[in-house]
Amino acid sequence: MSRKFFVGGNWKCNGTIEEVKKIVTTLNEAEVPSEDDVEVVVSPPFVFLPVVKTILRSDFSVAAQNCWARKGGAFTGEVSADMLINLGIPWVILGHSERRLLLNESNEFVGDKVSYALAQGLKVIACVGETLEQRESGSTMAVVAAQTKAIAERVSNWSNIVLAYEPVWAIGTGKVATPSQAQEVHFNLRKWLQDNAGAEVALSTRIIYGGSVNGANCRELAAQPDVDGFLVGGASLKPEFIDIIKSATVKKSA
Ligand SMILES: O=C(CO)COP(=O)(O)O
Repeated sequence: MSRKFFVGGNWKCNGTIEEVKKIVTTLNEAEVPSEDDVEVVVSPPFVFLPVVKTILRSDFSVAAQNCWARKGGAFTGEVSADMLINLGIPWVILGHSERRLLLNESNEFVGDKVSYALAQGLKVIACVGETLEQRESGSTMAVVAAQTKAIAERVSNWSNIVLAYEPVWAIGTGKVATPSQAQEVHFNLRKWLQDNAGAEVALSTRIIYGGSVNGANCRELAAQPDVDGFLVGGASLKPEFIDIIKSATVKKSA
């Protein structure tokens, strides 16, 4: 199987320059599986991207946490995909639930961002996920399918997309999805890709899980056949992020 395990660290809106340098030092000193077996990407806030890119070990890479949906211009406060490319930033996280919910980013707007970012040459971690209310009303799959559809309608090549399933009720709550809950949605998302984007896309696209992943629960989640890695929030700011990276070995021995 060609899906390399992927571990992203979403630092969200956290950190001082001193703290950021300390996290990078910890990562740089860590012994982790080789880059043949795991792809590691950390995502600091925009202002820290250049310094993190400069001091981070060369087998890890960096992602922005957002970018504007089109070319730059008179869009105060925004950062364009073109600027990220200009700085040599390879990845961007788009459609995170915190932006969908707090900043009212619609499925279509997220789809436009993904399409524009890919066209500029960025690789995209595209996030989908349902709220607790949506899960309890039985609409989980309809919600994540609609979010994925808005991307699929605007994108023809999936090779630079990692799909992150992040149930909103599991983010920052300590209430992680059970391995079978995660597997069920990942399996259905892969099936959705198969039906709507083709068998090759379904087979090769990495679907990663995010929501209260930590050093203690990552191995059991990683063992699920359709879980191809993680997008980690809180624990990515701590040394246990290294244990999460090491959970790639679960796949290797599988
Ligand atoms: O939102 C997340 C990653 O993008 C997950 O956050 P937590 O790991 O803090 O739950």
